[in-house]
Amino acid sequence: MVKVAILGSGNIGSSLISSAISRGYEVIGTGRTDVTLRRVLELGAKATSNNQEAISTSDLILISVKPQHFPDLVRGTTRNIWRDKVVVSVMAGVRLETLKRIMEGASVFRAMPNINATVKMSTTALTGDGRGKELVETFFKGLGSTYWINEDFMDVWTALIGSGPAFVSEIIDSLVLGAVASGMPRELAYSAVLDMLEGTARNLRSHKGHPAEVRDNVITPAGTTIRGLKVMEEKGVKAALIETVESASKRASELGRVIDGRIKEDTERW
Ligand SMILES: NC(=O)C1=CN([C@@H]2O[C@H](COP(=O)(O)OP(=O)(O)OC[C@H]3O[C@@H](n4cnc5c(N)ncnc54)[C@H](O)[C@@H]3O)[C@@H](O)[C@H]2O)C=CC1
Ligand SMILES: O=C(O)[C@@H]1CCC=N1
Repeated sequence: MVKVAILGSGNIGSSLISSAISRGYEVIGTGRTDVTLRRVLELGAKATSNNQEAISTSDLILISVKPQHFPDLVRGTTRNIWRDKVVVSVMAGVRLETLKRIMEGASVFRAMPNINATVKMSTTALTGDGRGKELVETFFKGLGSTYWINEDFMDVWTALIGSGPAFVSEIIDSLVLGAVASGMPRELAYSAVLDMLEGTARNLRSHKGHPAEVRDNVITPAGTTIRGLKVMEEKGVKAALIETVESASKRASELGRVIDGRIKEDTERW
């Protein structure tokens, strides 16, 4: 049985733990507080605050702490502990080059899932190469779909797909509020809008052409849709969404540079 360590059992770490447990992996989750460790135990995994112990007893190591907490995590481990392990980071921005600087002798990958892993519908990007590639792919396939991508696209993937569920949730909330403002009960609007979203995704996928074609099929001359679209245009919704993804992507790159600098300083003293 593959032994998996999840270092950092927060929002995404908990989803990784649940999925791994449900598929029969032996899992140890780490955390810094009693509340986190209790939650890990409730999910059916072993729990420890000692990352070094979790790494040493596992074959596949997943790093799911915030990028800013990664240098601290590294400081709490010894250089040799990473050797021969298969390591996957799900941290935004942190580059393979940075990870390899610390993890001599390890086979290192990056993955960028999203919170839809909670319902086994993550869309996960994977990058990296070498020993353990199949193990990594099998693990993330259990959370939804996987795409092997060039690391150059990882930051924009993080913005579009990693952060995406937050952006889409915000848009859905706004649409629901629009219906509430027009007198519809909130619960009815929310349930209906989720159905509409699932239907639109399926429709767009089956249509195969450009989404603007589906949009044009909805518009009736002098009807309701064109009135709504005109407001979207006036308020700059499209430009705002383009900038949303660009800005989030730039932040991922920025995080990568900052963490690389901190890790470089640390490795000199390590
Ligand atoms: N939340 C999301 O939807 C996604 C998050 N990510 C990435 O996953 C990582 C975690 O994000 P979240 O789960 O949202 O954050 P979170 O804050 O919910 O979880 C991080 C956990 O790590 C723990 N932690 C911090 N330092 C630690 C240490 N030295 N040892 C053990 N545990 C430690 C924290 O106490 C916390 O429980 C980030 O790097 C983020 O970029 C990636 C894809 C999606
Ligand atoms: O907000 C963040 O930085 C992380 C990366 C993708 C989703 N959450």
